[in-house]
Formats: sequence, C-alpha cells, structure tokens
Amino acid sequence: MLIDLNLKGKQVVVVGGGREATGKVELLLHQHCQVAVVADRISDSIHQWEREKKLTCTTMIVQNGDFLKDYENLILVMAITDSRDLNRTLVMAGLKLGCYVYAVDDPEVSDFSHPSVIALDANVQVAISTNGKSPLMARTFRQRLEPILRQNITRIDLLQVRLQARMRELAKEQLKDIAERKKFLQDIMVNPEIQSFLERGNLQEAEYFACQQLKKLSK
Ligand SMILES: C[C@@]1(CC(=O)O)C2=NC(=C\c3[nH]c(c(CCC(=O)O)c3CC(=O)O)Cc3[nH]c(c(CC(=O)O)c3CCC(=O)O)/C=C3\N/C(=C\2)[C@@H](CCC(=O)O)[C@]3(C)CC(=O)O)/[C@H]1CCC(=O)O
Ligand SMILES: NC(=O)c1ccc[n+]([C@@H]2O[C@H](COP(=O)([O-])OP(=O)(O)OC[C@H]3O[C@@H](n4cnc5c(N)ncnc54)[C@H](O)[C@@H]3O)[C@@H](O)[C@H]2O)c1
Repeated sequence: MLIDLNLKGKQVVVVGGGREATGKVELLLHQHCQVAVVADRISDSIHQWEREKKLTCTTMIVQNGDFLKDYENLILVMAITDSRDLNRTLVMAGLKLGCYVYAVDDPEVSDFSHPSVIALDANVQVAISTNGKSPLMARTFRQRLEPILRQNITRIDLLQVRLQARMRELAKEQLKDIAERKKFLQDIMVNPEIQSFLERGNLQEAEYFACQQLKKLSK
C-alpha cells in the first residue's frame, strides 16, 4: 500500500552516513521533522546539512540500539549501514521502542519501502513501486515517465493546485455543505478568467478573483 507518511515535528534517527543514507536523509529534510544521523563515517553532504543546522550528527561506532532510548518523540528508526547484522539489531531495538522501522537491506522487516519518485514540485509527487520486485525497473519507469508527465501536468496545473489548496481551506470555513464546496472548487478549476490569470503566472489575482466568487456564495 502506498502511503504518504506524516513526520511533521517528530524525531527520526538514521544510522549510517554513506551513499544510501545520504539519499534518504535528503528526502527526510523536506518532511519538517527532526533528523539525527549517527554513524562512524558521514558524507560531506550530511555534514554540510549539519552546518546549515538542518539536522544533527553524531560520529560513533554503533554496537547496538541502546542509544535510541535517549531520543524523545522518536517515531522512526532507519538502519542504513552496510552491516546486515547491525541493521537487524537496530530494527529490533526500534520495534521495542514502538517506532516505525526501516532497514535498507531488508524489505521483509521494514515497515515501508521507498518508491521511485517524480517530484513535479513541492506539492505534486508521482510514485512508482514494483512492490520490491525490481528497484531497477522502478527507476527505469521513472526515467521513461518523467518527460511524459512534465508534458501533461503543466506549470498552470501546478499553480491550480496551490490555488485549490488555499480556496479549499476558505471554502471549508465558509460553505457548510460538502456538495456546495465541491461544486465551488470544480467551478474554479474550469473558470476561464482564473485560467487566464494562471497562464500569466498571476496566482495572487487568481486568488482574489476566486475569493470574490466565494463571497457571492457565502452570502
Ligand atoms: C526505487 C528506489 C527508491 C530509493 O531507493 O530511493 C529503490 N531502489 C532504488 C534503486 C536500486 N536499488 C538497488 C539497485 C540495484 C539493482 C537491483 O537490485 O535491482 C537499484 C538500481 C540503481 O541503483 O540504479 C538495490 C537494492 N534495492 C533494495 C535492496 C534490498 C533487497 O531487495 O533486499 C537492494 C540490494 C539488492 C542486492 O543486495 O542485490 C530494496 C529496495 N529498493 C527500493 C527502492 C525498495 C523497492 C521499490 C520498488 O521495487 O518499487 C526496496 C524494497 C526497499 C527500499 O530501499 O525502500 C531506487 C530507484 C530510485 C530512482 O532512481 O528512481
Ligand atoms: N535499498 C536500496 O535501494 C539499496 C541500494 C543499494 C544498496 N543497498 C544496501 O545498502 C547498504 C548501504 O549502502 P551504502 O552505499 O550507503 O554503503 P556505504 O559504505 O556508503 O555506507 C555505510 C555506512 O554505514 C556506516 N556504518 C557501518 N557500520 C557501522 C557501525 N557499526 N556504527 C556506525 N556506523 C556504521 C558507515 O559509517 C557508513 O556511513 C548496502 O550494504 C546494501 O546492502 C540498498
């Protein structure tokens, strides 16, 4: 099952600081969570993020998962070392603490896996999974699909998503009936004036126009 994890405000510990850990840490940085990296070798990129105060690093040789107890609000343990035994030990320790767990070399014991992701912008992502059968093919599909998606989901569509997000919040406050809210959002989506504001990249004007429409309905 593909799900979108909400890690906002939570603590995540990543054990490992190599190539695989660096890729996963980069994804975590977009999740508004606290990231702690623990490893005896830590990549330059991770050190750079530490200097930018985006995460914390601890350089040490990990023998077991005892140190995990020291983290408050810990929700996720990611075991991303090149030692299969250590990854397993960390997964067991994480489970004992009631955390979600992930081992880079063991989909069987992990609570989730990573699909191949096409991020069209900060809001819209397309994920491709082969259910663990072939990561290489997931990557190949991503490379094949990315140009097609970028052709079909335009800059205007992505602006429409941002407009919809804003208007949806306001509609939830101001229109009591769900059917009425849905109709309002659909009307905005196809409204020619709004389209033309978005074509010119003018999200502010589009929002102002949509607010006027909402005002008429909520009277
Ligand atoms: C999609 C992607 C996302 C990402 O990692 O962010 C991803 N793997 C990618 C690439 C890739 N990984 C590997 C190769 C070498 C060729 C090959 O093995 O096929 C390549 C290809 C390459 O590097 O080009 C090796 C590998 N992968 C796993 C193991 C462990 C194992 O299977 O036991 C081993 C070691 C196997 C061994 O020891 O031989 C396991 C997993 N890898 C997954 C995801 C999850 C399933 C997702 C799915 O199938 O849909 C899953 C189950 C768990 C997880 O990692 O979350 C990313 C492409 C990103 C992109 O470019 O778009
Ligand atoms: N899921 C995937 O898509 C995928 C893809 C490629 C490889 N892998 C697996 O991921 C593993 C890691 O790959 P990598 O390229 O990141 O390796 P790497 O050698 O670049 O990094 C290994 C990291 O583990 C740390 N480490 C190992 N033992 C430690 C210990 N006792 N205490 C603290 N830190 C320790 C090292 O300091 C280093 O930071 C591989 O062994 C392979 O099994 C998975």
